[in-house]
Amino acid sequence: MYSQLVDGDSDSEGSLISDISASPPRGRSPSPPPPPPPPPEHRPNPKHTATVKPKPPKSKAKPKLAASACTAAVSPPPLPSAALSDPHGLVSRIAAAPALVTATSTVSSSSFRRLVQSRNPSFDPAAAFSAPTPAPTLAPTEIATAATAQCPAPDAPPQTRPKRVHPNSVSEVVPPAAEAEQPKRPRGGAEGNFVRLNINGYGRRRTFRNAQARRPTKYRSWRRQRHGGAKPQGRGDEEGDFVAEAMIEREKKRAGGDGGVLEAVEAAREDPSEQNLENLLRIIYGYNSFREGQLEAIQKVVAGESTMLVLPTGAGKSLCYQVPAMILPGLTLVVSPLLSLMVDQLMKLPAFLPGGFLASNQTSDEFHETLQRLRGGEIKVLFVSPERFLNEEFLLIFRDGLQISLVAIDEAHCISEWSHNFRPSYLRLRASLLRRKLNVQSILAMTATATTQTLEEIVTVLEIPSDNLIKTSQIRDNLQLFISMSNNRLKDLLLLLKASPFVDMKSIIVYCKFQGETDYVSKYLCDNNITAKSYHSGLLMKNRNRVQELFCSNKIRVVVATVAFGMGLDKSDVEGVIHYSLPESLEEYIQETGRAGRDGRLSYCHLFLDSTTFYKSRSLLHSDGVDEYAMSKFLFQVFSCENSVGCICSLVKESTSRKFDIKEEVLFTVLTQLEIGGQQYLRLLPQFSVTCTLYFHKTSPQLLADKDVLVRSVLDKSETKGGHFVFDMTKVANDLSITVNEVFDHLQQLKFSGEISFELKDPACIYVILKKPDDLNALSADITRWLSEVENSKISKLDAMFDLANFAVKGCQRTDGCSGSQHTPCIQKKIIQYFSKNYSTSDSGQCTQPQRGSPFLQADIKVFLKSNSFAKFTPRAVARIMHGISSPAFPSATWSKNHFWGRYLEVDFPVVMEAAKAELVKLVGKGE
Ligand SMILES: Nc1ncnc2c1ncn2[C@@H]1O[C@H](COP(=O)(O)OP(=O)(O)OP(=O)(O)O)[C@@H](O)[C@H]1O
Repeated sequence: MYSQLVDGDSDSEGSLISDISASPPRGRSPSPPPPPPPPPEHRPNPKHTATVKPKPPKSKAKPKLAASACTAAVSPPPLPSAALSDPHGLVSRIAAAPALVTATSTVSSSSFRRLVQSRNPSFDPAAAFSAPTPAPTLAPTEIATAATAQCPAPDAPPQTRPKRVHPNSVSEVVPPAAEAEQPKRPRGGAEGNFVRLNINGYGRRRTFRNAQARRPTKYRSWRRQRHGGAKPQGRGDEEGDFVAEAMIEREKKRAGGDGGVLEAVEAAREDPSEQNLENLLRIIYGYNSFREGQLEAIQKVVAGESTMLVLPTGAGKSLCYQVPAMILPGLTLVVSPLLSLMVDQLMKLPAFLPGGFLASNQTSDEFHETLQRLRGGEIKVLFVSPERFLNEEFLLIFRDGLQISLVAIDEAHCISEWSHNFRPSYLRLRASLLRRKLNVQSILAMTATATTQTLEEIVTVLEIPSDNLIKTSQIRDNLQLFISMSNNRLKDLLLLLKASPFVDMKSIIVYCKFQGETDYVSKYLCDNNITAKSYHSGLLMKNRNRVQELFCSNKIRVVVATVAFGMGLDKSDVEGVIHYSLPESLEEYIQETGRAGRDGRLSYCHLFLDSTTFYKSRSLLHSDGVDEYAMSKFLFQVFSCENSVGCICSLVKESTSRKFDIKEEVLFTVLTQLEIGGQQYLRLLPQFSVTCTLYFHKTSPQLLADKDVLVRSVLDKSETKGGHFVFDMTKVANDLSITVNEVFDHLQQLKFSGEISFELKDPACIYVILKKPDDLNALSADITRWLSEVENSKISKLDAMFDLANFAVKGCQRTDGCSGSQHTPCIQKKIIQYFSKNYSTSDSGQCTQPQRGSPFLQADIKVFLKSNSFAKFTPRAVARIMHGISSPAFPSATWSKNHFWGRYLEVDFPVVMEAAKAELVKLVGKGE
């Protein structure tokens, strides 16, 4: 079928498969290839929409006055002595907070509950977690089962292993802006905290000190006077305490029956030998043996050694931090790039490993609730986003003696700008910061996809000894890899899905590049009697969760998705992955094909190659670039704050982005670089909306200002617009030497007393300047060069992917076992070369580079500039329009109507830029 479809080669893949792979086949014989039908006339919609990154979830609950608001000077009480100090207390703590406590602790946050419910509407967390109902055995695993029974793990031994469930993550690339920690303030009552644990008598609410809190300010002394120096009172909750106590009692009883676990943990702690660890593995997970790399990684981590772990997708990296988390005395902090991934991993924690998470969509109550449990020693594994490390309040928790035994960094390749998925927030995860601020003992970095260059960077910034690199092959041998050229992908996709082996598969993912593509491809499949749904980050979260749930429960066969559906997805029986569009890198290809065959059985991956998608993707990679001129203007604004050093500054993301024609994510990347590059010029604070409009309701503004120092400052710093007061939150914060959060907390209090209401707009990056650069021009040249290197690295990754695919369809001599469009041997060989730095695109001699020029380019640019003389262009802006790339100052909504939009997509971007520069210089010379 493959060969007929694509290359006209009639080899049967059935025989090939058994020759090539030792993996168990899926037990179906390939059907004879049907004759190819005549190609239908189909024109896909040319207006593909580029993937839109998701917005952070909006909370609907109303805020309420926080007891802790503006009380940052109050120190938290000392930790209970039992908590975390005694390594031998671990087992008793595990016993005190086992099964249901795990579930309760993880689900006591309503945001988590919402997430779980949105994934599985039939899941009733209240029923599952609200305790003193007669306890079924192994409650948490059953809870997990109830939540996620759709995705069983077939490789688990049926008898010994409790039936665990994989909720399957919905993953998406969340832009820094979306993931960044927007402070969430208290809202509503305690609805979210339906079970409040009070283990160790530590259930009282308390606030945090923060860096600012220790400084006496006019604002704080005023607050103290007003409150008579009293500390805020904690909130008792007898009902919650009662429930918690009942649960603990029940769990103690249950723990008595599970003594084997405690003994196994104790034995492994005393002697982490292979035998003891395997025993633990059997008892906790029901697995008989460790997979390659797992035991070695666990032993190193348990010995307190920082370790770099590179295992293929689905190889079981999570287990390598879970087992040490049971054994090590302190907390295990897991840094994860996506909220959905965190939730999935949290739900997959074994019953005896209590966990929690801190995420940007939590309310202040939920955040503080998790902190309480953390301080009470009730959490052994805490999942956090990298953005959390911007939050001083979070970092301060660990100054109070809370011991972190291990920081596990999932998807660690995001640290490296040379990786396919660089995340600026990951830049903050440096060993120096982790050790200095969090007193971390050891670090475990995990990834499935890292080139030698990426690995070198990760081990350097995390200070991992070179001996502690554990790396197995990054390819899985149970995947059959096919590549074919396609001039009509829609037709070819349908043919593929209707032929063996895909026709018999229950679960298939089709990956597309653009959101619009996923919609029309899935519609086309449905029109042709294939149950398919699209999935991309432009869909509402509830719709995305619904699609994932239907897919996991095998109610739909095919999901047509963008890259948003992938990372961490652990549905074990996905049998086929089809790339409708070329992935942006070999890393992405491996991640996405890695969704298939996670049960170890033979699975099939097919990639359609078409050069149009390649050019479009390559062109889009130029959308992050910045000119040195724009960079120096931007840096000038960054450091233009009046009071300079020490003052809180803000940059409104949208307007700044438009002004300098630099994408918001890139602005954030540059600011992060200014913080953690060689010289620390600034310190980033959590992002916040800074423009506040204030409405007075009871007391007149002046009278209230006489009583309230913050209102006085607001009036000083406000402009009046339509009778209302509009001010910049950072100006008031600077005036009173407090944080923006404290300004917000105080306004909330006034709001709940009925005095005022207010609205916030203009999300902004907030930072404190620590040092002004001596030479702004040199700095902007450095940063521009760095950004351009990152851009080039991405382009070479795409080129490598294209080169590999192109080689397979045009250059492969089919001598190594490749046949028809089945290219497993040659693809695997190239992937190994790629990850070991021996890759060269010239190997194939087939790489199609974009054109180096066009006879009409210069003339067209001239016409374009003349006919749009009202706008101010840079060479980059002109080149983007010629390539059809939207940018903040020249959005597609306006410019795609232009005659020249995307006309020179196939000409190399730098060539177009040079031509534009030449024309712009001529225009300037003529004074036009
Ligand atoms: N030793 C083992 N024996 C059997 N199954 C295992 C073992 N270790 C892990 N697994 C199972 O393998 C599956 C994949 O594990 P996990 O999700 O940790 O993979 P991963 O390496 O993180 O993959 P990815 O990088 O794709 O997210 C899980 O269902 C897990 O329970």
